[in-house]
Amino acid sequence: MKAQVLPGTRQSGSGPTIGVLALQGGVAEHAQMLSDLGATVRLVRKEADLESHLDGIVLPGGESSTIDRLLKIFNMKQLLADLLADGLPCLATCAGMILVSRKVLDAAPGQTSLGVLDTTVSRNVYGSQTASAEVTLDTTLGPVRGAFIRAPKIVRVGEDVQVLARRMPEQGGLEEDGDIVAVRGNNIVALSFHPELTGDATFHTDLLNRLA
Ligand SMILES: NC(=O)CC[C@H](N)C(=O)O
Repeated sequence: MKAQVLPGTRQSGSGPTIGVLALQGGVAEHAQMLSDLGATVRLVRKEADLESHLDGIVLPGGESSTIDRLLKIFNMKQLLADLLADGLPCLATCAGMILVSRKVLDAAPGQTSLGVLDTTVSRNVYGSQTASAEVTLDTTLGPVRGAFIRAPKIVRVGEDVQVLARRMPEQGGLEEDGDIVAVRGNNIVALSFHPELTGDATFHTDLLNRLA
């Protein structure tokens, strides 16, 4: 694994400030990738980290029910939902995608989502950790290599949500015409998979290109 990016190692003011929600999950790889692309990375661990200006935010993978619980414990959930509803550019991967979705079919007891993206997701549809797979997907941004790890699938998209990629049956997809695994609704791009674990910077570059 690459060296973890720590606050002191970043050149502040050198690029847009991108938050990476850092309560649980795969934070370091996103932070490294954004930093390599010239962004100033802020690890978001408390409400104050959301209160000062961010140009964009990454919601990483991990365990969505745990991240949800920590957002509630640290009193960050409403502010994060408001920022996203107000248009903060966002890249959400895996558990992050579950977090932004309007509806989670198989939520853990007490688990709620931010409900800011008009999608319905189903968790863990591809099996356990041992069923993890790396796949090169044909996306609207070109080929993207992603890792599926206890990944969710999008089972419904709203009218204003654009499909960016499908996982086809020969890639481990479950539906005949492919499973929806990448979407965009306004300011939010959500992926079922992890591009940061394969070193594919396509969607991180896209995030930086989407900043106001
Ligand atoms: N790699 C991941 O982020 C897995 C997500 C996990 N299955 C969840 O429900 O949160």
